[in-house]
Amino acid sequence: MNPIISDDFLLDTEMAKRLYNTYAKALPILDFHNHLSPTEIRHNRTFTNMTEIWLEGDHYKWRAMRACGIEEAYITGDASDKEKFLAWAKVVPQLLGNPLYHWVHLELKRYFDIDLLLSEQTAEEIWILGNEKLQSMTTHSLLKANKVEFLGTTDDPTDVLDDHRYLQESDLACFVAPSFRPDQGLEVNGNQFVSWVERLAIRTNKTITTYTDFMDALDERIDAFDALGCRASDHGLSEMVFEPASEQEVQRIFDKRLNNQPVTLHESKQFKTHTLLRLAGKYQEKNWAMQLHIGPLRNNNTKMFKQLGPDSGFDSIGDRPVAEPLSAFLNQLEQHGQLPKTVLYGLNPRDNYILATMAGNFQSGEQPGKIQFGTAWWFNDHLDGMRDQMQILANVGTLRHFIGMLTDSRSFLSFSRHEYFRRILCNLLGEWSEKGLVPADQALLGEYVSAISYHNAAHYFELVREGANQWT
Ligand SMILES: O=C[C@H](O)[C@@H](O)[C@@H](O)[C@H](O)C(=O)O
Repeated sequence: MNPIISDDFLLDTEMAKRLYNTYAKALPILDFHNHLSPTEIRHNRTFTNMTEIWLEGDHYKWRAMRACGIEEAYITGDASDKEKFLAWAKVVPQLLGNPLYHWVHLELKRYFDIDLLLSEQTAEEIWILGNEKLQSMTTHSLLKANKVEFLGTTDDPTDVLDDHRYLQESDLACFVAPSFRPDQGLEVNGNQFVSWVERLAIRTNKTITTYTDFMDALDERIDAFDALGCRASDHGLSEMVFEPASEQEVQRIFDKRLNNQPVTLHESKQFKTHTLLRLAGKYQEKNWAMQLHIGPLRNNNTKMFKQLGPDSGFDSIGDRPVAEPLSAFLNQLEQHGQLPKTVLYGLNPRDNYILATMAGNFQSGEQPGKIQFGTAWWFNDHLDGMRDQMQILANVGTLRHFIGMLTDSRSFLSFSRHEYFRRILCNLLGEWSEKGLVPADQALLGEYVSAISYHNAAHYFELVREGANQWT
C-alpha cells in the first residue's frame, strides 16, 4: 500500500479533509495554461509505454535525473525507452522532498491504480503494469477521466491552428483553445526574428516591410486566435522592461533589424515595450487575459542548449528588477484605458510581494480579481511555493478571487497537479480554521475552495457553462 498517497494526503485537519472531499475533489478542471500538443489531442494519441507518456518532454524529470548522475543517453539520448524508465525508477527514491516524488506516486495511483513506490526493485513490475494500462489510454480518455473542461494551449501567432479548428468542430467534450504567445515577435534582437516575420507574412498573406505592416499582421492573427476561442495571451519575459518610444523610433528599429543592422539593447527594450503595449490594448478589446511570466534565466548551459534546444531543463531564476518597469507598464495601459485582465507570474520568489501588491494597484470594478497574482510557477510549484503564493496573496490581496491552478505542463498525466494544489489550498484553510484565524465555517471556507479551484477561473476566462456541467 502506498504510504504516501492516502485519502488524507496533505490534509492535516478534519476541516481540511471535509473541505477537500466536499468542495474540491469532484470539481472539473480548467487548465487555462499548458504546453499540451493540440496535434496529440486531435489525433487522440496513444502511448506505447511509460517512458513516452511520463518522461518525454518533461524537463522537470530530466533535471532530476541529471542531478542524480544519470547519463544524458538515458534522459534525452538514444537509450531505449525501457532503459530510460529503469534509470528514472532508480532516481525517484532519491527525490524525497521534491514535488516530483509526490507527483509520480499520485499519477501512478490515479491513472494506473498502482500503489507501489517506484524504485529499482519495483521498476519491472510497474513497467509491465503501467504499459498494460496504457493500452486503454488516449489523450481523449485522459481528458475525460480528469474531467478537463478547458485547455488553453500555448501557440505561436504563425501557427496554422488547423488542429484547433478541427477540435472545435469535433465532438470532443473538452474545449481546447489556443493562447497567443508572440514571444519570438518581441525579441527583435533574437536570431529567429527576421525568419519569424517572414513566417508571419506568409501566414497572413501580407508583405511586411514596415512596423505598421508588422502590427497589422499581428492584429490579424489576434482576430484568428479569437475566432478559435482564444481566452488569453502568454508572454515569457526574462525581464520586465519599460522603455517608452515613439512609433517613429520603433519603426526605425524595425527597419534596422530587417536590414540586418545591429539593434542596441536599449532599442530592443523600446521595441518590446512598445509592441507589448500595443498588443495589450488589443487583448483588452478582445477581453482576453494577458499572462506575464516574468523572470526565467534561460538556457544557462550553452553546450546543452546547442544539443537539445530550449525547455530542456537548463533554465533557472533571474534577478532583474521587476517593480518599476512593471508599475510603469501597467500604469501606461491604465492611463489609456487599455489595461486588459492580467495575470502576473513571477519565477523569483523574491518578487512575490512585488507582484501581489502590484496587482492591487490596478483592480477595477469590471470584475473581482481583474489583476491576478498567478499561482506558483515552475521552480515554485511545490508544497512550499504553492502555500507561500496563496499566503502572500491573502496577506496583501484577496485570496477569495484567486483564479487558481494551471499545469503549465507538456504531459497528459500532469492534471494530478490540480489535485495537489486543491489539497494544499484545503489544508491551508483548514489550518487557519483550526488556529481560530478564520471562522470554522465550512460553508464559507467551502465557497473559497470551489471558487479558487474552479468557479473564479470559469468567470475570469468566460467559461461558465449554462446549466450543470457535463460531469455532475
Ligand atoms: O513549469 C514549467 C514550464 O512548463 C516551463 O517549461 C514553461 O514556463 C516554459 O519555459 C515557458 O516559457 O512557457
